[in-house]
Amino acid sequence: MKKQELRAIYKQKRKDLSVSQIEEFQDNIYQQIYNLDYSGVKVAHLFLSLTKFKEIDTQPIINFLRKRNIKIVVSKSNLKNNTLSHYYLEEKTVLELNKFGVPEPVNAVKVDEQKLDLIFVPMLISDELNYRVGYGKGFYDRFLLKCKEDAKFIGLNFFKPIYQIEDSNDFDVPLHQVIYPK
Ligand SMILES: Nc1nc2c(c(=O)[nH]1)N(C=O)[C@@H](CNc1ccc(C(=O)N[C@@H](CCC(=O)O)C(=O)O)cc1)CN2
Ligand SMILES: Nc1ncnc2c1ncn2[C@@H]1O[C@H](COP(=O)(O)OP(=O)(O)OP(=O)(O)O)[C@@H](O)[C@H]1O
Repeated sequence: MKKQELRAIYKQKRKDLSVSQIEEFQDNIYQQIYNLDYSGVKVAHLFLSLTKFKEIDTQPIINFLRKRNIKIVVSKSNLKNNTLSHYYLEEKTVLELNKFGVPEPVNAVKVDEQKLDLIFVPMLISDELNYRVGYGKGFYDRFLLKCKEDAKFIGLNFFKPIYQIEDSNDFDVPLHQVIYPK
């Protein structure tokens, strides 16, 4: 199947999840994240959840990483050119919802992509080669390109990867790992 069709299907599949299914899936994903190897990870990038699309709640992950003294970085979207800029998320950082409904930092210290050791990536679905489909604006493809060579990209999803996204292209950056409920 192609990206456009997959986007519609997996958006709907997420909408159809019940609160208790989401809780069960999230707990399973959190356990897998708590068991990852964090040696060498000083700075981790996370997305702040878009609740209208029932994305995984990343707050427990943020709390876990903070306890391990890993710095947290989150992004602001530039809606004119579909790019992201990145900022440290501290306890005191004020957040504001952007036009999409994504929480963004208001007054925070900017961080260069090259500082990021680990990046958790949102998605609608991925395939067995770890290519992903997002909301279709290319924000993450543009972002991941700028990260250092040994940075690790980990996708988070409620759904098991499909066999193949037919129309993956040269802009698509494959992930190193995808975590889904197992
Ligand atoms: N939590 C989170 N933050 C993120 C992303 C994400 O997937 N999740 N993004 C990942 O790249 C970027 C934001 N991308 C987005 C792209 C489209 C829509 C959205 O609401 N689209 C509408 C159509 C709106 C329009 O076309 O103007 C829709 O799909 O109904 C939201 C976020 C950056 N931040
Ligand atoms: N590095 C890039 N430079 C220029 N255009 C790009 C780049 N990466 C992606 N694009 C373009 O952005 C558009 C959206 O890409 P794609 O369909 O892969 O989005 P997506 O990965 O589903 O979305 P997102 O990353 O926002 O979650 C496509 O037209 C693609 O060609």
